[in-house]
Amino acid sequence: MAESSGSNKAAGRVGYITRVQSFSACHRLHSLHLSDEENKEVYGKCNNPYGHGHNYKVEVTVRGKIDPVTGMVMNLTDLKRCIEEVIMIPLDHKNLDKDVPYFANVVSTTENLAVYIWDNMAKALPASLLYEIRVHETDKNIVVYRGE
Ligand SMILES: Nc1nc2c(c(=O)[nH]1)N=C([C@H](O)[C@H](O)COP(=O)(O)OP(=O)(O)OP(=O)(O)O)CN2
Ligand SMILES: [Zn+2]
Repeated sequence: MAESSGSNKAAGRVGYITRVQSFSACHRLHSLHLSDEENKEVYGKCNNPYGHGHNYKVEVTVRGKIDPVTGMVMNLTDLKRCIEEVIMIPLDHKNLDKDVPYFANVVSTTENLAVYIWDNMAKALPASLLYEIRVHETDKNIVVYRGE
């Protein structure tokens, strides 16, 4: 009896849970739609031909009903597994432009990286759970993408 009244308190409530993951990668900002001169002008030092590196930090947030029985929106252990598949295996210690086929013709800006992570996380997670991808390229540069 005590258990079921405790369960009812969570019924219908919506929660947001976030897991943070860091990874290291290098890249170069260079658009195939711009000339070399234009690339230099637009991207400046980030167009350096030999690239540069970042210690990225990604926050993955899911939103959903708190299951009255488990007390969870989703099991963080499952979220951790999805993050390993979607972020760590393809991106950690990689050259984004050369190792990740998606970025062969998409500029590896943080905006586009957030979209890449969103699209792949959305496929890996149960339907409609993904709420937000927040990518910290540096301590000062942060991009948020919510699938719009
Ligand atoms: N809209 C975007 N602008 C820029 C992006 C981006 O992804 N989206 N990326 C870069 C570069 O990749 C660059 O690495 C940013 O580094 P930097 O300017 O050095 O980073 P900080 O501002 O944090 O460094 P400071 O200490 O302030 O110099 C550029 N633009
Ligand atoms: Zn950069």
